[in-house]
Amino acid sequence: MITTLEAEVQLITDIFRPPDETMSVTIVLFYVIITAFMLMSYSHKPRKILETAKGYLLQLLHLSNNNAPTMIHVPPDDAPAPQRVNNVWDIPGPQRWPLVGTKWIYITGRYKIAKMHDAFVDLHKRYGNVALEVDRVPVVHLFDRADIEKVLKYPSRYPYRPPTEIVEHYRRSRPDRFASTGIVNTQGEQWHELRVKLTSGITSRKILLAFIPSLNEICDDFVELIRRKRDSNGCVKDFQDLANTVGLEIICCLVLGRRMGFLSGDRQKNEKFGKLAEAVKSTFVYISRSYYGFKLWKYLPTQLYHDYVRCEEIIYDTIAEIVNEALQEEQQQCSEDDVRSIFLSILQTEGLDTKDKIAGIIDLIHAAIETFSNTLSFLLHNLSHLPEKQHKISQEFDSVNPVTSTEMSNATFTKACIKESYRISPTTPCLARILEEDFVLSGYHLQTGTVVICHTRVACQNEQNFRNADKFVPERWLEQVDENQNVYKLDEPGAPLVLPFGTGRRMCPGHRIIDIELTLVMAKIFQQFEVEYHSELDTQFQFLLAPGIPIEVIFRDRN
Ligand code: HEM
Repeated sequence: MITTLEAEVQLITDIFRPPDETMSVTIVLFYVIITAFMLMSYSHKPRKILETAKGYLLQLLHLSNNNAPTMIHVPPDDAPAPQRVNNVWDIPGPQRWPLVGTKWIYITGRYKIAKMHDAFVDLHKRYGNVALEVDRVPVVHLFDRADIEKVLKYPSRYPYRPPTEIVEHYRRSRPDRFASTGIVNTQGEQWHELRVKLTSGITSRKILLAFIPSLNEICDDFVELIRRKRDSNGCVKDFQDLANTVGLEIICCLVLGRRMGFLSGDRQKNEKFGKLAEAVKSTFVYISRSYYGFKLWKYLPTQLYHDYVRCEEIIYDTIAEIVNEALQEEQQQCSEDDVRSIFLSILQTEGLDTKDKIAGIIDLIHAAIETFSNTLSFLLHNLSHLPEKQHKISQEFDSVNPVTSTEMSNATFTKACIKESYRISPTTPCLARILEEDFVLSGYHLQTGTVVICHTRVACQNEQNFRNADKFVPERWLEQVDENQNVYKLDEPGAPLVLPFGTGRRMCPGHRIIDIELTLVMAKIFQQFEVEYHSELDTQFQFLLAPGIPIEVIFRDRN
């Protein structure tokens, strides 16, 4: 396990490791002076200057070293001569340019940020199973099943995921609101403490089972809302808004223990909610721009940073208001109901800063909205034009109301559809990690501290991992029967790569509620309707994969 300090030391050691080829001192000095000049004019904070200079130097020192294998020392007993091992800088990838590394691929328009998912596919095609991008540090893209599994199965106590820099930057600038950078961005023991104290409620089976009756009511209201929003052709315009609304109503009801009324059509509530949903969506867009752009926002109050902060503040203020209302009501009526207790138990947790508790509740609600609505929109799109599959789902629930946990666990075909949709169109296309020890991946020796991106989406669409990988085939997840009536399961080598919620200790704490939520929403929709996408689905990269809006979906009454 590495600490942040060790990672820093590692990075600095890398920077000052002499390059294999002699580099002109004049050129280095020239770049150092220019870089120092630029940095001084951006910021006076020495730590940031040092960090950025470190990144630039790192690139400079490795620019001329594109294909030279590293010599690593092997003890004399093991082998008589030193072995040649490929290191991170030998990994193929776009040409590295001074100062910008490989970022020119976005600046020159080779790839569009809104189509990063296509860029990942292209990187795989051009460079193979492993590709190198250079930002301030090397970022290694992994596409190979074995490599991905090796990284993600590493038995880590505190898995390290690279933080979202703009979120960290913002939260550090608001010590009045945030005591830490939050569960998504902290690392090590600090992360572990937040994880344990903030998520035990939403992952508790007992609480989730007790939540099913309320969830039935919310889903019934959702179906009613769909009916109200249909035009004369049965078409719901902006389905994404409805999906966001139900996602927020569900997570608020689970965490805060009360119905918020977002599905009721109350105009004031709808306006407030509309602003919140828009802000959540926009933060993801700004986060991806902040990541792939020049990162000037670190030094100057750029428009991007300004817009991002505006959205963060709308989210904080709106959710804090909802939480406060809930708290005031709660104080008036002492409830013993388990479901009511999640946010109260977070607020009553000992040993956690109050700011962390509030920010933690906000983070849980924030994380639940866009992810759910994207997933639902992709799932309905995959089932559109497949009336027989929709019929099969409806049969699994017949006209049962309320739907209980028994029907849900027996709904194997519905679950197979959900899993197949995660495989073919996940909202999270990749998982990022910082290596906690040295790894050899696809023949390259990667040092502790290297940032790797595991491209589960690309790997799940590879024919070597799944038969008919580009087809939506839920049946692949079901038991098969051969001509002798023997029951067997298809052997899909890529099955362990379907990880919509990540894996290990950093896995999404919302996965259980989403499993229940999606199954129930599917049950209620297909009990009532046949569904058909009216608009084309344009997938956009907004850090998450999201449908381009507006989405128009036709809901025809099922006979
Ligand atoms: C379809 C819906 C969702 C998807 C696809 C999704 C996906 C993910 C993924 C892939 C991760 C990263 C896991 C990793 O690095 O191994 C994650 C983290 C996280 N998710 Fe979700 N999520 C969803 C819904 C939710 C919900 C409903 C909540 C809250 C109740 C939530 C809260 C979080 C939090 C707090 C983290 C950070 C966990 C940590 O770092 O310890 N997510 N999610």
